[in-house]
Amino acid sequence: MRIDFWKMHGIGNDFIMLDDRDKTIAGYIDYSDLAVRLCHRRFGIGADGIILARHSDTHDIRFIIINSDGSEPEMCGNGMRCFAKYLYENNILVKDEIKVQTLAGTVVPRIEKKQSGQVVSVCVDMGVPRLVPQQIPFVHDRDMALGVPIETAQGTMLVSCVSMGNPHAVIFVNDLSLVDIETIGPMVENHPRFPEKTNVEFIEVVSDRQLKMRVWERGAGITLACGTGACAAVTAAHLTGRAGRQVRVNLDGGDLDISWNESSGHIFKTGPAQTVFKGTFDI
Ligand SMILES: N[C@@H](CCC[C@H](N)C(=O)O)C(=O)O
Repeated sequence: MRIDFWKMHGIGNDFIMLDDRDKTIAGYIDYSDLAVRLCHRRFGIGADGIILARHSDTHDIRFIIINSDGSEPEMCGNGMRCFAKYLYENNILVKDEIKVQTLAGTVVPRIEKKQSGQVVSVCVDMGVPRLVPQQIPFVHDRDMALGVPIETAQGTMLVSCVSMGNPHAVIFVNDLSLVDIETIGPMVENHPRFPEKTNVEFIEVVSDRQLKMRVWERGAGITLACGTGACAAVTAAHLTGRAGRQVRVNLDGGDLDISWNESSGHIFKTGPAQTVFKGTFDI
């Protein structure tokens, strides 16, 4: 069977977009197996995840994201902007604002800017961030993999835990360029404190309106950007007095503008969505 796909990205966080409203793909292959196969950067198309459009009884559409390792997260912020553009330009939902069913609840992307009928940027109402009230002191060391917390030269980290539907561990650092993300990222991701595993964001505060961020994503490793992670970072930065409510987050793949509304508690994320190429594959 031949399947059409779009390869898209939101500031370098890349996805393979699929239309499975009629469940044809689900009838043929497990989504998890499909993600592992398609996301492989040498043997597949290459991506951080696959995103599928499915019919919803309660919303305009249902959003499914599968990480490149085959795990299914609750939400994906960069993927949601790509999703809105994909639905609009494929004439699946030609509306400026849609209500999307996700495992993290209702998410509302609104098309911000169009050029010659093509969607350029999208603002997503990401809902209300949920907090784990206290910061968790987290001692890190290579031996943590064995469950033995030992103080090392790297010291003790404070991890702020924020849920955007999916879990985030936000770590503030003085100098982002000195962080060994490939070592610390998977240690925190897989630490027993996080039974569902976690995404890990490393944040350097530039000013109360600007954060620099690098990310280790659950189920995908280092990516160029994470939209839910940027919202979690601004939430943690604001609540710890490091930033205001309107913050630009500089990520490896580009910038996101995050705005946390005081009265509604909702957090909004604005950024671009781009198509890389379109194609077909056989399953
Ligand atoms: N990159 C995404 C988040 C994708 C899901 C994440 N890896 C998880 O497992 O929670 C984003 O832009 O939010």
